[in-house]
Amino acid sequence: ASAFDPSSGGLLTRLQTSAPTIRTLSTSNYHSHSIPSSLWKLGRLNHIAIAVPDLEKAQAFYKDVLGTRVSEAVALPEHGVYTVFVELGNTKLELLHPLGEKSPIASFLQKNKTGGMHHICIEVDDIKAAVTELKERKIRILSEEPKIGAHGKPVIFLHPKDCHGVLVELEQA
Ligand SMILES: C[C@@H](C(=O)O)C(=O)SCCNC(=O)CCNC(=O)[C@H](O)C(C)(C)COP(=O)(O)OP(=O)(O)OC[C@H]1O[C@@H](n2cnc3c(N)ncnc32)[C@H](O)[C@@H]1OP(=O)(O)O
Repeated sequence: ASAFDPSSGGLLTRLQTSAPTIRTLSTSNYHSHSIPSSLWKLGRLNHIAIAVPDLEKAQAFYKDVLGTRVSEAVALPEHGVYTVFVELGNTKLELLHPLGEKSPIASFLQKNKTGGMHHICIEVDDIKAAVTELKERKIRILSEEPKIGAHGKPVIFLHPKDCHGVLVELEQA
């Protein structure tokens, strides 16, 4: 019997009958006791962005092969990208393609010729407070001021070298 089969008396049954243990475990797993109190906090995962060399082929892949809902391409000249959003229910994918000579994703696509995961975007409840605290903590913010992002809300990007190798976008919820 599988460990996930309740009739087997396996893992699921044990989890269901031992809630106090779960709470203890999850507290220690997520180090919630050590999160400092802050004036701002993270919210939902808004999207995961994927840089692609061929936007139409990528759109067709998500729409026709994986069967998801895919938006039209939108040009965002102030960000140097075209974007397409793929609806997933609990979050979105953002397909990115370079726009203009100085696109910030051009060198990424040169290094990753078939495309690749470019950034994650997490919502925050107070982007100004986030900027202030992250600057104090010496996390590099990649613009002087928040810019208006793909959803018409202020966004900032944090340097991937200060975020364990991942480019992180924060969006005002
Ligand atoms: C519409 C909006 C929205 O969603 O609301 C958007 O998506 S706009 C999406 C596009 N906009 C942005 O990405 C804005 C923020 N991005 C930037 O400012 C830039 O792309 C940087 C992240 C600073 C990278 O700049 P650039 O490509 O000129 O530098 P570079 O190629 O020399 O890279 C410096 C180092 O960072 C690494 N690196 C570069 N891009 C990376 C990425 N996306 N994820 C993880 N690491 C990355 C490189 O491999 C390199 O490491 P090594 O030295 O070890 O080789």
